[in-house]
Amino acid sequence: METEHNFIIDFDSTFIKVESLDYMAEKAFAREDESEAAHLSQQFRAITDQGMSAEITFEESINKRLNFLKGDRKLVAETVEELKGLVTESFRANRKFLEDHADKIFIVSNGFIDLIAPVVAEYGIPESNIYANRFIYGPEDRIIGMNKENPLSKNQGKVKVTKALSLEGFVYVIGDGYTDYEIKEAGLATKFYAFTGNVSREKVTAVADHIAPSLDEVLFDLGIEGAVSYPKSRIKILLLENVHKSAEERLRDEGFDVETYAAAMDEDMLIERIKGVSIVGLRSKTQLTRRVIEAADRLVAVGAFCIGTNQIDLPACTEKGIAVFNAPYSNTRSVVELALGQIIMLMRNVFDASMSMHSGKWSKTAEGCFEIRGKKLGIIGYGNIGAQLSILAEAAGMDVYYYDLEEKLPLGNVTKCETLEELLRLSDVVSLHVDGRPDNKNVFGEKQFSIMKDGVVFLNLSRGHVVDVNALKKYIDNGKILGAAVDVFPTEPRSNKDPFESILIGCRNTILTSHIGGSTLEAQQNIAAFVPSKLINYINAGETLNSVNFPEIKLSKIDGAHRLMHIHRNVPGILANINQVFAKHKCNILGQSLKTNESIGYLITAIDKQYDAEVVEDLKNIPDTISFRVLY
Ligand SMILES: NC(=O)c1ccc[n+]([C@@H]2O[C@H](COP(=O)([O-])OP(=O)(O)OC[C@H]3O[C@@H](n4cnc5c(N)ncnc54)[C@H](O)[C@@H]3O)[C@@H](O)[C@H]2O)c1
Ligand SMILES: O=C(O)[C@H](O)COP(=O)(O)O
Repeated sequence: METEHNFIIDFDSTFIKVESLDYMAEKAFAREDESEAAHLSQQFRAITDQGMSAEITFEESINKRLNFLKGDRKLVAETVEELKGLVTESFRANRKFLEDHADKIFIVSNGFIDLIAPVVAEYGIPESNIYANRFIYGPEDRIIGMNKENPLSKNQGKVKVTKALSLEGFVYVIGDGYTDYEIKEAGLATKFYAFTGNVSREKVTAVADHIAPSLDEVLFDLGIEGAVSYPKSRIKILLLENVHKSAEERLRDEGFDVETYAAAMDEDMLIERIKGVSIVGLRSKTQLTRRVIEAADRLVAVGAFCIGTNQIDLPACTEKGIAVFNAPYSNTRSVVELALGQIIMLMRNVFDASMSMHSGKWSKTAEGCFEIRGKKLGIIGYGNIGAQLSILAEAAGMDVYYYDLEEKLPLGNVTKCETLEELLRLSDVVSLHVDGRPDNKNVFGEKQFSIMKDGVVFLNLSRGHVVDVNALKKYIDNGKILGAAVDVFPTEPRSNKDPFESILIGCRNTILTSHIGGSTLEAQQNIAAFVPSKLINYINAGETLNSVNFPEIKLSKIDGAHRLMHIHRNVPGILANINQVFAKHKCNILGQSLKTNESIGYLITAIDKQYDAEVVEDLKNIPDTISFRVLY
């Protein structure tokens, strides 16, 4: 960095996450009784806000607040210790930048040096570079006021202090308040960065030269190497289909720019909205087609906030170097519980009995009603859901059989069937838990229903296109099927506002549910924790554990290294070409991991931080490279 870069940085809600005086006041008020404390805190905060958004003058705001404050030296010391833990994440991460340039960093604050100095000292910033107010202490070390002659206790104080500094070269101001902007307004700064990482004020962002949600963004904008290669605030995430709120919060906390949309989008809308998006989050309704993927200009990862990934064109993603993650186990239990409950309801004809009660008709009968104990349950697709259903059904006394395309470990006392036909011929209850791969379209139709026992109970909680619903209706109507539960449909509405249409509407003893197998709060919370963690690990470290379409890599963290992630078509000789580039530029390789699948290879190389910038260009230009990324 050239020597003439000077940084004027605000402290409250910029260097640290909170307003230090408010924070200290709350600690002081907490010594009062509860209702009084809440009241005082509220008034105190309101005055701070009025000052920050220039509704009242700064001088007025600080004088008013000091009148409220009942503090002493002990409180100041305790507050400082807590503030040290409240340094804004991107400042904490860029400690090296702060330490290396401490002589050119000036903390100019309307706050109090008593609270600021010990916090910023941990980042190498000397007290001589801090311009702020000071408390005046009275008897028993009580705060009785502030030094009123300090320009920072008055309006335009930051302007006066900056002028007096007579800085040479470029001056960059970073802050969240209008008083920070005033420095630029007075012609004393090259650029004003409105810092929005902790709080965003419209009046301030409206006048900013640049909005910076993090210090990374400032450094990136200035072309200065910081803690990250690319600021997360520039990484756009689009979350569709009402993904649980906690996923959005988790991703926002990580610094990403997150946009949400409550329903699924149709192809054309998605093609439009996916532009500029780096990560898309979706559930079962959004069709991520090849057309959409081709239109996506920045997409690097997809988060399926569900189990099934048949709605995503996985080969198209892989070809473009887009990693896809899902939540393979987070809603398994929810589906299983619903299926088991439905089996019992259907065997007892509860659904129709309840409907007739709702129409005022009492219908007490044992006709067509059975216990599930000792009945044969046939599970088609003995994966995570099928296997867990087998355990619970067996515990409830059922005799369980399964059929799967793959060899599976039979749990408990289940019996494997060699053919689907064998399973269909013996089962009293048939439950479908296959995945939604294209080959499974209408895998269940006329032939399969005709083979089943008379009086069978049938469930589909897998995917709608797996079952020919015309055939299903025929066998419900002709009485061969005693009862059915259908949770998934060949076409489903994109949102709760769209109408539901199906030929199954009105069928006898048929429970229709709106694809809610995985819709429990527990499952959605689990998914909202699991999928973001995978996406974050991919963005932060290049890790692909549990990816649906990428070779899985986890490379241990190596201090003092940069990670270079190279995604390429799986062709012979490419690793040699990559390593030739490293050799040519005399890169010191500290760690390397390559995994391939049938179509791509994924290589992470950790190299010494000192390397020639041409390495990056040469790696990008290797034939058959799909994408390339550097991580600091
Ligand atoms: N209704 C819901 O809300 C809901 C919730 C979660 C999952 N699902 C659906 O359930 C499916 C299964 O979930 P899972 O976690 O058990 O998946 P899984 O991948 O663990 O299991 C699927 C099993 O089906 C087998 N299979 C595939 N096609 C088959 C066929 N034609 N015949 C026999 N076996 C076949 C596979 O070999 C695999 O063992 C998901 O793919 C998803 O589509 C629905
Ligand atoms: O694949 C799944 O997990 C289920 O089909 C649930 O999908 P949903 O998240 O759209 O409810």
